Amino acid sequence: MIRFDQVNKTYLGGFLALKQVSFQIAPGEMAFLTGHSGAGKSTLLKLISLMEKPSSGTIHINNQDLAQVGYRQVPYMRRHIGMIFQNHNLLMDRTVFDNVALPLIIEGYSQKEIRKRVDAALDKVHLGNKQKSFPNMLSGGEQQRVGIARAIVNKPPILLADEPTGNLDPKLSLEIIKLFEEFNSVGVSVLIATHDLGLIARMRYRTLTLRAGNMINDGLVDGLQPDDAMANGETRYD
Ligand SMILES: Nc1ncnc2c1ncn2[C@@H]1O[C@H](COP(=O)(O)OP(=O)(O)OP(=O)(O)O)[C@@H](O)[C@H]1O
Repeated sequence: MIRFDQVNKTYLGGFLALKQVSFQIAPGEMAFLTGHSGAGKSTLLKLISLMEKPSSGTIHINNQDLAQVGYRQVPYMRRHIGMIFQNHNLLMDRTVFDNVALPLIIEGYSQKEIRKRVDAALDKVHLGNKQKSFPNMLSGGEQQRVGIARAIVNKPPILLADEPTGNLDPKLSLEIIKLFEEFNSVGVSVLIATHDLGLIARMRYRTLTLRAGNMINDGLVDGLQPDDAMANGETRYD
């Protein structure tokens, strides 16, 4: 469960990136987060993953008030959250297997357990046959799937994705979203930040829309008009 109550985020220098943002994502829910560039999407994801702190308001993750989480508990809290990035942040000089194993090595799992879990994670993203490849031997969509395997390898109950389909064509984008749907169908909460209004319109999930730090819309996007951007004929927020 993710819950924001009246959250403000002001960055150093005084820029107000989120304004009185309140919403809740239930366990096992899947939703999109959209809005123009600079609207505050990444800031919102960073607050959930404890990479930034709110300036005021409260955030609860799985009933835990993040304001009460001490600095030593942060790694423990982060284990509950899988993060996926647009540029997938893979280590290019390590194999696919090693990239996916990384979170488990950091947590001190045994070699046997690491092998078992990495095999399972790579199977889920249909890359079981690429374990020994290096990332630059893979297509963009495959690299993104390695990033997804790494995010889910320790089975977090929450998955956050920041523009996971940004560099992919519509067919590959849909494949990535279908993977998220598979995780969601086994109870994982999924929040996907994207500019891609066409994708949102096709998928018909609850969509949170930010504009200049304000949450201006929260609900199912009906038809092709998430808000005025679509009405103007735009297919992406830029
Ligand atoms: N560390 C920071 N310090 C100061 N300002 C920041 C910082 N990070 C983000 N901002 C500002 O906060 C606003 C929101 O940024 P954020 O990255 O959350 O937007 P976004 O909706 O994710 O944009 P994009 O779609 O381009 O990634 C922007 O105006 C940005 O310049």
